[in-house]
Amino acid sequence: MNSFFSKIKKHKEHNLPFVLYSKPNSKTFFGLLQQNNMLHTIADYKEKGFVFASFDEKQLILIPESESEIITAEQEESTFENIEAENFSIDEAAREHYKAIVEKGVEAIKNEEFKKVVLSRREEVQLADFDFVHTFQHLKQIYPTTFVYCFFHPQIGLWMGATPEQLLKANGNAFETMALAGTQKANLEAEILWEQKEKDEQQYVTDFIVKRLREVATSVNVSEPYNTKAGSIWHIKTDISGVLNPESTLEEVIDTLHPTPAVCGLPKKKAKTFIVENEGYDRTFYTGFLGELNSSFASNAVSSDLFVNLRSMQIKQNKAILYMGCGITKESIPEKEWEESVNKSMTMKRVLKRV
Ligand SMILES: C=C(O[C@H]1C=CC=C(C(=O)O)[C@@H]1O)C(=O)O
Repeated sequence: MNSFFSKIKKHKEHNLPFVLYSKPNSKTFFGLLQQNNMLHTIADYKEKGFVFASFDEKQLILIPESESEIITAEQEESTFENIEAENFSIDEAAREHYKAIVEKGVEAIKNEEFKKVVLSRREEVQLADFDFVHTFQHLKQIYPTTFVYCFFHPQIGLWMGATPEQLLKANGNAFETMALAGTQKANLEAEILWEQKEKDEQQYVTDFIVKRLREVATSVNVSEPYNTKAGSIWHIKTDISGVLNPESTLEEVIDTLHPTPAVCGLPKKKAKTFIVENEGYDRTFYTGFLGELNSSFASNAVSSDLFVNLRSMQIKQNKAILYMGCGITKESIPEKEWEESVNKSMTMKRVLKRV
């Protein structure tokens, strides 16, 4: 285990690309260490390796399997100091700005310009003693049910996250995905009850995914919605699985799903235009997707296991830029959406030592 992490640290010191990750509910860590510093990109999704894609899909970065050393290790028991995340001071200007764009989104929905939009913001945190290996292990320890990763490329930068959302798992013609939306803070005493706003928000995601998948699949199975926990946040989730048409390509299926209404909105194009015109920053890799492409290092099978890049952050020198967004519908209350985004930021703040 120590040699696994020291190898990755050395690789980083040499400024070479790599990805380090662990799948949900698994104790195995994978490292793909690219042996040169080239920037590889995806052309047709037939490539093998680890993909790191931006929200707008303009940057489709690949760590190719054929140019990488692949290393694994098993998670060992370790304890990390609890970081008090709750006592962060609130940036009033950020709060007002976020509430204003949510208000504008609600107005647009009421004017029937679209049905749902996911609006996000970013926040900077000044770091003390940042260590990516330590942060990765800490994320894995407190969010074992998520996909935990650390991606580095000298031309892209360092990204880390613990995402609860699968975009697509495809093995031959069989596929699995999920509709995830609705958020509430975990509360020990309280029973989990959802308001209609959250139920609707999640149902939109399910309906969209199922409708789009039916265009490329011979069968689509849909579970009942159920509650699922990611760290200290509850979501509503529906499992969706089935069989793809023999002629469907991976590229088509990804294009069909990404970006889902869990990160963009409905209808997709109008929501995306609203996001680009109003969020006031470029999401880059936040709400993009990442994961194994035509390679499964766990089983040697040719399969893809892709996740949506949520609960993620970019590390730059001595600061972290955190990203979080909320699904906006006509019932959204700006102050509540702000609070939801603050709760989501805690996912990352819990593993960051601050100055
Ligand atoms: C866009 C994010 O979450 C999505 C996934 C689950 C629940 C969501 C929500 O309740 O709004 C979001 O759609 C994020 O965490 O930045």
